[in-house]
Amino acid sequence: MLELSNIGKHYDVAGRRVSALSAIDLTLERGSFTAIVGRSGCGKTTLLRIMAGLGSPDTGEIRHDGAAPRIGVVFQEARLMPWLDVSANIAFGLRNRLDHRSIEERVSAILEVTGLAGFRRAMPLQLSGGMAQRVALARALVMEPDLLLMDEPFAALDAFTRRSMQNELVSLWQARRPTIVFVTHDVEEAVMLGETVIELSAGRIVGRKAIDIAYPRDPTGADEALCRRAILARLLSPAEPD
Ligand SMILES: Nc1ncnc2c1ncn2[C@@H]1O[C@H](COP(=O)(O)OP(=O)(O)OP(=O)(O)O)[C@@H](O)[C@H]1O
Repeated sequence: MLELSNIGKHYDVAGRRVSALSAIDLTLERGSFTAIVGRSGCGKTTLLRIMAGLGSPDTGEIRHDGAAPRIGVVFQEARLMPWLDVSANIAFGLRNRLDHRSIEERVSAILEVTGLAGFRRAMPLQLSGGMAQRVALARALVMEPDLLLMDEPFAALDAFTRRSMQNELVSLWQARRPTIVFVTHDVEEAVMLGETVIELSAGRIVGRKAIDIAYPRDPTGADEALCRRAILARLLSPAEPD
């Protein structure tokens, strides 16, 4: 669906040239789930922003097959509009695109799928962090994106909520099959979610690992532990880029 070739990006910070991404080659198959993992500052957000069209690369090219994909983005913070209730937050992007009745139908369906049906009239300030993030996910999904870009969306959640959101995301993906790119600094999370894990270090891809483990995955499982170990070994002592 999307092919990035030789993507490079630098920033000028106080007269110093900071390289954020170098020679990134990445192909996203339609319907795939890709996790990108790396330590803070390795360029994950910069890469996601370029995929989303929110930033442009200095070098390289992005190609897509057929029509430009509809892109949805979920950030680390829910970024809800505090003066609108849950259902109006989710419906916001559909205004002026669909008639009232179609919007109602789509929003109701998404509220069910994301377990928010009982919260449609709640205001954002009344929601827990996990619930707010669920609304942010619903708001992206209601637009029926071909490509869902997620930038550490569960990083601020407690471990229990994070685990259930991970499982729900996998179920949603299996049911609807959007193409997902999920950025995280948490190797365990990357192995729980991705069909493929892309290892990013200092702006370069230093490894790509196919995770051949059936969903739902088990963080205490032996295969999962082996995958984590292999990824961590690469990230802690980056070898030559692949
Ligand atoms: N707008 C900007 N101006 C200047 N430098 C930037 C800007 N955005 C990012 N950088 C620099 O580019 C590099 C990559 O940053 P990026 O935010 O993409 O990393 P990250 O892996 O997403 O980090 P984190 O996990 O902490 O969000 C870092 O050195 C960062 O300081």
